[in-house]
Amino acid sequence: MVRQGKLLEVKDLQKNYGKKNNITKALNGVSFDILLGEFLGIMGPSGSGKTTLLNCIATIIKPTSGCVLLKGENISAFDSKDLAEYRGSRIGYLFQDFALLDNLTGQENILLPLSIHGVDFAKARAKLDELADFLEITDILNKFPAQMSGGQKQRVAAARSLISDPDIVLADEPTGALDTRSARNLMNKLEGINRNSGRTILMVTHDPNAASFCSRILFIQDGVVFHELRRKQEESREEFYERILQLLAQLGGGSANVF
Ligand SMILES: Nc1ncnc2c1ncn2[C@@H]1O[C@H](COP(=O)(O)OP(=O)(O)OP(=O)(O)O)[C@@H](O)[C@H]1O
Repeated sequence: MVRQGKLLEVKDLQKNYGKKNNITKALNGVSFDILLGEFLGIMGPSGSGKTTLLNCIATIIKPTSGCVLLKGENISAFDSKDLAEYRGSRIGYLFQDFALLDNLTGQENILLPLSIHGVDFAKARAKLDELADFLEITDILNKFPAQMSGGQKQRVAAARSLISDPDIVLADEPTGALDTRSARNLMNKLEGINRNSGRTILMVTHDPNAASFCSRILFIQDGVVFHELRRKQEESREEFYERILQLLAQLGGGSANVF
């Protein structure tokens, strides 16, 4: 379900790496909006600037120029307190390699962001139980990452990204390290989280299967957005997947099988 209203505005974002004689223009003027409740995908070839874009939005890196607004607020203008709140509770980040701490249990990994921000434990516990139930990780909350499968690790990481009720979840290739079955399971969960609670998700992916769960996909190349696909109201995921494949084939990408 797509609700009205701009949640995130990316305006003419540019990011150069390197110095004078050796500059890489990773982002070359990227502009787009994300509506509240959208599940937006970003696709593009390797080196097209996808992770750079996500990391600028996450304030992991600083853009060379341009800006990102969350609910109308310029995130570059945040003071250190606002920035800590933004990173800690207004965005959730889901990494390709899970980024779980090995010496903490699943539950401790999930609750860590909240304990850093001093959130009430009873409230956190209720939220944890709800997320664990939906993500089917209740039985592994006391296990350490080394005792979990890849799919379980990523669902624990998904719970961590959601525990603070962020305005938006930023996911960078969340299925990249998963087998087909675990990838489909994770995408079903993310789709459910988007549909059931209206959580806005921005996901970077190479994978047309993962992208077919999105409501809209932006394609970037050489640091600019050059195409958009929108899933139609009546369109099945399989049909959307076919359209994504067709577009990738026109652009010179490969083919695959729907999961
Ligand atoms: N820290 C850095 N220093 C210099 N160049 C960088 C740095 N990070 C990324 N780049 C370059 O910026 C460009 C965009 O990189 P980015 O990682 O954003 O692309 P991507 O689309 O996410 O790629 P992939 O799909 O392979 O992960 C690439 O040419 C890359 O080599």
